[in-house]
Amino acid sequence: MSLHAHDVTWTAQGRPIVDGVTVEIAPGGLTGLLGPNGSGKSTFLRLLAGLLRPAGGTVLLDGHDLDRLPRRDVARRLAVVAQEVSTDAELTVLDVVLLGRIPHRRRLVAPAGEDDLEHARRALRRCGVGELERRRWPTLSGGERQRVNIARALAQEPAELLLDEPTNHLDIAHQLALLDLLAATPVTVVTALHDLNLAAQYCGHLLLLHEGRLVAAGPPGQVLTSETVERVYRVRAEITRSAGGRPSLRFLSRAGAAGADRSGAAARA
Ligand SMILES: Nc1ncnc2c1ncn2[C@@H]1O[C@H](COP(=O)(O)OP(=O)(O)OP(=O)(O)O)[C@@H](O)[C@H]1O
Repeated sequence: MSLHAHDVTWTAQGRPIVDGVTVEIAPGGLTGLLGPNGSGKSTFLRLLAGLLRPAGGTVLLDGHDLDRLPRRDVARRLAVVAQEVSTDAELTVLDVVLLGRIPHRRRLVAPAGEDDLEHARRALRRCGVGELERRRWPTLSGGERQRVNIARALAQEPAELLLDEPTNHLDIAHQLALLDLLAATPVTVVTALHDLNLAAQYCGHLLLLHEGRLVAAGPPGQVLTSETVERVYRVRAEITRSAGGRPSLRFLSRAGAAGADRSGAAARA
């Protein structure tokens, strides 16, 4: 059953930021969370993670109200990779990844055991940053930090993994490596993504948010139509399909932009 949001709403200063969203997340699958800037993706992920309390509706984890589950139980189950993470500057990379092991320790202050170290090192290797374990966090590049953060979440051994634009800062080879890893893991993954082509290529299921509302949900071919893309992103796109039926988008112009017709015609010629 995994995660289920039922009619979830969250407001800020009286404005609905997430507005009556109902979704059931496919267990073991890779679900892409799409939507323009400010459409509510991060807020919805935080609601799914139990980091924000819904103003209305409920988030269920295996049928239990997330709000009522002890935080430690949730932390053993569910890992989050936020967009920007501030971490103590003095920590080494290995220390950062070991933070992911805390929910599994018998006592919060217990030192890391052999088992924790093994999990942490395996997670670093899976993210292709095994050689960085002794480096201090502030010396890492943006892409290295991102991969170490993902290793921290994997070391947590979650059943559900929620990621907010994890491909930020990554070059194309590392973006593909990360999405290969996420697609191959048996963990239930929900990830916010901006790249519609990568989402179409890798995700089994897509959720499309617009102004806080869920406007489409389903397999990529169903969600990413030229009509939906134009309505939600105000961008014209030509969509072709691969042999497997996955959509591939070529962006023609911003809808209504000056010169839009001309560039659209040029692109079609
Ligand atoms: N605490 C808050 N107080 C006021 N407004 C907020 C708050 N949190 C989020 N918002 C607003 O809610 C909207 C949705 O924000 P959110 O970060 O969820 O969007 P997003 O889809 O993740 O955007 P992006 O793609 O730019 O990361 C934005 O307009 C944002 O400014």
